[in-house]
Amino acid sequence: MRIAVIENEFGEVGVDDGLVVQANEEIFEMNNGCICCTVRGDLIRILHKLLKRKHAFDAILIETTGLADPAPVAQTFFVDDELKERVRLDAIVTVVDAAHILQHLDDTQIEEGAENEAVEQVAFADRILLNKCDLVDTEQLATITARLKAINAGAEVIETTHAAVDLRRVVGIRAFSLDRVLAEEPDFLDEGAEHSHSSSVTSVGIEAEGELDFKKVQAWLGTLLRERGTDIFRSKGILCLKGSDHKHVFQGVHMLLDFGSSADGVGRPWSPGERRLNRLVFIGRNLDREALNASFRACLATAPSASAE
Ligand SMILES: Nc1nc2c(ncn2[C@@H]2O[C@H](COP(=O)(O)OP(=O)(O)OP(=O)(O)O)[C@@H](O)[C@H]2O)c(=O)[nH]1
Repeated sequence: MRIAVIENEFGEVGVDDGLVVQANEEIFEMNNGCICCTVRGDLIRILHKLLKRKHAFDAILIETTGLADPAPVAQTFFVDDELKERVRLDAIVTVVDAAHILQHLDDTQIEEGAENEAVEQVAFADRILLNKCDLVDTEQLATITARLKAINAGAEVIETTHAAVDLRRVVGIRAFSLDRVLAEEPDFLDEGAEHSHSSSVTSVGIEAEGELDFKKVQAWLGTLLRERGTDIFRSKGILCLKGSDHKHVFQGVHMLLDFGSSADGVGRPWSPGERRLNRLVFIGRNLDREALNASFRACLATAPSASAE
């Protein structure tokens, strides 16, 4: 299949484009804003551009941020005349993180009037990939499935690990039904409908040159996520490490932290002449920008060690 991917990252700093290994897919990144609020114009422009291509795509995949409300994105396909004619909203597929979903469905820190996007994303799904099944036991899996069904009885739930799924179960499935959505949300096509996000969830991006000391980075991120991982929902980054020509990567989801590098097939190595830039992003609640920047700088190989400060 030829699939165009439109990727909307929440962070101020895009990381995912730096991790694409094969260029068979074309990735269009949309940063600096939430796909469901400020960047709908961009989304429409990118879709129009794609439709002008000579070689047609079998599918267009729009990956919203984990914090987007799916309704306004879906609405795009019904309010723009050309899009209405030329593309069909096939399905809204929601990927659920089995290890963390319950704390987000039960989030008690969302301000009055703001939406719980986790609930919205489950409610709006035509299909749910219940992912990271390897991180929970059978009993937890049953509890989670019951919660998902209570929010959305109609969506098929497919259990996955590393989102491995037969593409035919998620693409070209004709699962989205406007009538069903309108029955549940009569103002779905109302372009002026308001939605508001929790304002305490923000992102901090760091983009800086310099070689890092891996031991310091490991200690920093390990401690940070252990202590603040409830509030730091997502963290990720591309790192330049002293003495290595490989691109190093970290992926954090709450307290879980993974390191990888292009040496073991994660992303691609630095190209000759490519500017070696560390790019990190933290998404979460009540983030302290200055403290994150200072602790990042303390990991530079040339920085004085913490004990010497
Ligand atoms: N154990 C386990 N880890 C997983 C699974 N799926 C993804 N991960 C890990 O979770 C981390 C985040 O993975 P992504 O797939 O980038 O997550 P995402 O939700 O798409 O994140 P965004 O970049 O915010 O869109 C990585 O470290 C993955 O290796 C899974 O099924 N099991």
